Amino acid sequence: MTAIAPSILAADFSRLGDLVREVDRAGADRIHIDVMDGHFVPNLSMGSVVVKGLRPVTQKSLEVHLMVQDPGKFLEGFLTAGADRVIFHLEVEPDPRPLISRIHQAGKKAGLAFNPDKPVDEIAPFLGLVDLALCMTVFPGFGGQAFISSSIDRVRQLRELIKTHNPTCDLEVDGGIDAVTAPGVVAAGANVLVAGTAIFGAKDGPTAAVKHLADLAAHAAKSWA
Ligand SMILES: O=C(CO)[C@H](O)[C@H](O)COP(=O)(O)O
Repeated sequence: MTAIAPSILAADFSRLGDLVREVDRAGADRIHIDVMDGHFVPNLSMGSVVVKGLRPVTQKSLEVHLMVQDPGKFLEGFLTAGADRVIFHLEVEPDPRPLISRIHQAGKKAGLAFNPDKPVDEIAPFLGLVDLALCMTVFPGFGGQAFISSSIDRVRQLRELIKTHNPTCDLEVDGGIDAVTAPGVVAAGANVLVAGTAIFGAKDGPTAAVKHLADLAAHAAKSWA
């Protein structure tokens, strides 16, 4: 089954709790929380207070995507606030093993992300250690960007690596995922879809958008399962 992970970066923050309850009820598997530091990416977003505020709002897992230069510095704060899964970038931690251990020692799940210009096979040595590999399908920093079409081949390549090194590892994609791009990435092997604009900016509202993405993904998954 493909998991849908609404990215709250695109949500109306004046109604954040209600919107998270809505996507939870609509069937979202997890809530994706984008943390930006203005260094690793040219933008600022939110910190652990948002995780703390959302923790009582949903039982679904809270997934923190650290787009920051020094993830180790902020890790404890997010874990204490209630994060269930913490994802950080291979670009800033070329040896990610110590951070992965710290996350696992806290009883939480660890994810490793990489940008569209990083050779996919560089993640291979660490796939056996993580619960999730995040293939960025835009350069991180801003929501609402166009999906980079060459990502399809990268997802396919990552799926092959995951089959070899750790078949239970999630393959997540993030950036420009919508009703048009979702079927292609799922057919290529993605099983977790992060979507911000396509869900919180949807004309028909987040509930319809979550259900539509889930239906499209379920259909596309049949082509590779
Ligand atoms: O990581 C991100 C930006 O760096 C966002 O999660 C991602 O871009 C999702 O937003 P959208 O679905 O609007 O593209």
